[in-house]
Order: sequence, then structure tokens, then C-alpha cells
Amino acid sequence: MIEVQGLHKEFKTPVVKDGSFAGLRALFSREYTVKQAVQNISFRIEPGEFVGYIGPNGAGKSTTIKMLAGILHPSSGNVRVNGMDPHQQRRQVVRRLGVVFGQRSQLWWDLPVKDSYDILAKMYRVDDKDKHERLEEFAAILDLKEFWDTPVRKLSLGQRMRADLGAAMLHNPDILFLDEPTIGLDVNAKRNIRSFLKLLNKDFGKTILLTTHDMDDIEQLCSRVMVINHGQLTYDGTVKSLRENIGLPTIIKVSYLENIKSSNVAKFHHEAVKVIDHTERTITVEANRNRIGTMQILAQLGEWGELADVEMQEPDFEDVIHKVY
Ligand SMILES: Nc1ncnc2c1ncn2[C@@H]1O[C@H](COP(=O)(O)OP(=O)(O)OP(=O)(O)O)[C@@H](O)[C@H]1O
Repeated sequence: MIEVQGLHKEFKTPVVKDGSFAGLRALFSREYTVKQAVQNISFRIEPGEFVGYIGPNGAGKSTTIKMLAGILHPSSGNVRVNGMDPHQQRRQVVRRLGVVFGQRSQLWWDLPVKDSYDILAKMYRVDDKDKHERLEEFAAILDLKEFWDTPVRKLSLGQRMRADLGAAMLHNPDILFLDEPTIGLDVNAKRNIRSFLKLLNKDFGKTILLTTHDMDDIEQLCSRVMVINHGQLTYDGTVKSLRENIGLPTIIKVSYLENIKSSNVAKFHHEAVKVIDHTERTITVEANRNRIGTMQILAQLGEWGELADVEMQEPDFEDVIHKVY
């Protein structure tokens, strides 16, 4: 379980002034700019949850993950991972934790993938039998054998990400922190990574906290999403209710078995439903489903003739997020 209470992180950066040796003088300067990267954040993640952590560039996502993983020390507030303080009890915590930073590999650049795995297995004290079993399991799913003997620097981005994910699972952690694991990947590579993450969560019960800028990752993987903006948590709830609460219109297109009277359409007025298109046998409306339920809309439209078909188009998730940011 992950528990975060009133978490706060500020970064102090020395002010650099113009003039000669400016950089050097800044080192000894007493003037600082202070950046509040994470401000008073609290949340709790239960075992087995798959949570998306999203926000615009510079919002504070990576800083939060680094504090959860014990890489950064909070300025104030509390973090508990499986009941332990990740900074003070780093060794015990990392044994139960897998971390992947999409922008940076944890593997050794010049070594073949298998050598990196051997080193990690030693570092995490994974015995040979467990290592073998896990490799058999994950190497097959992630297709690691394809580049087993290749130095990491020669891997494609997609291969490198698969290798990193496999490495993060080597010591069988129950919690995974993933910071942009699909960044820069093509459609196929993204699909592979997503199915692996789905499997880890659904079949292996891993708890996953995922940061990403790809809203398809969130829609396809996460049951819950937390939004951070300017260091503050601005939303924590289901993807479904985020979509509903934001109030973007749903498009509903109804087809009728027979022609409808255009006078009905012309007379129609409802503050939450707007007709945006119609033909002799179809009508398309934009509805704010915060204010009117789908069944009510269909009941209204059904008064004009017998319905043949109904198509619904939910607001695009990218647009929803754009509104939240
Ligand atoms: N070591 C540091 N020193 C000073 N400022 C920092 C440091 N690390 C992060 N920051 C600042 O803290 C803020 C939050 O950064 P963070 O990397 O957590 O954002 P992010 O949400 O992960 O962004 P992105 O989506 O671009 O990766 C930013 O304004 C960043 O410039």
C-alpha cells in the first residue's frame, strides 16, 4: 500500500547574475529562487490498483515518483510504501519496488542485456532458480530473447523499454512506479507494453502508478486517475467520472425508420441538448450529460418517430484532459 500525507517538495536554485564568473559566483550566492514542485499532496493507493498520474510538463509528477521511490527527500510531509519510509528504509523498500523511467535506462549501456540482468539479480539477491523462472515467464511475454546478447546501447527504443520492464520485474516487486514507459514508442511497441502492464496488474496483482502524456495509456489501463497541476493535486477519481464531470458534450446520432417532420426539429429547444445536424431520417445532437441522462434524450427524440439506430460518441479523452489542465 502507498500512503502520502501532506507531501511537499521545494527546490532552491541559486540566482545567476550577469557578469564575469557568474556561474561560479552563483555557487556562493545567498540568493535563491524557490520552486514549489509538489505542494501538500495526499493520497492512498491500495494493493492491486492501477493508477494514472497525469499533468502538464513541469507539474510535479516525476518529483512525486522520486519521493515515493526514496530517490528524493520530501521538504515536508509523509510517504509510506508498504508501511515503510522510502528514504530512510530505502533498502527494504526497493526490494518490494520496481521503478522504470522511460527517459533513462537502469541497464548498463555497454553490456549485453543478459549481463545487466545478472548484475541486477545479484544486487537484489535473487537466487538462480527464481531468476530462471522469472526470466522464462517474462522473457517470453516481452520477447527478450530476441536481443538477449545485444548491448543496451544498440537496442531500439521499444526493445530497450521491454528490457527495462523485464529488469524491473526481476526481483518480483509488488509495486511498480512507471514514469512515461511508452514515451517515443510506435503504435505496436505501445500496444506490447500496455498488454504487459495489463497482465502484471490483472494476473499478477501488481500495484502500478503510471505517469504518462499518452491519454490512451490512461484510458486503456487505469481505473483511477490523479491529476497534478502546478504541484497540486486537482483531481483524484475514476476516468469515467472525470470524463462525465468535465461537461464536454456527447454526440448522439439517431436514425429513424421513416422520415421525421422538420417542424418538430425546428421547434425543439432544450438547454442541455443542441441539434447540430439533421436529414430526413437522422438527427444529430450535442448533449451535456451532466444535465440530462441518455435515456431522457432518447425518450425525447423517440417522440418524433420509431428509432432505427443510435450512435453515441463520447468526448475525446484528450479534449477532456485539455480542459482539466
Ligand atoms: N532538481 C531540480 N532542481 C530544481 N528544480 C527542479 C528539479 N527537479 C524538478 N524541478 C522543477 O520542479 C518542477 C516539477 O518538475 P517535474 O520533473 O516533477 O515535472 P513533471 O510533471 O514530471 O514534468 P514532465 O511531464 O515535463 O516530465 C518543474 O518546474 C521543474 O523545473
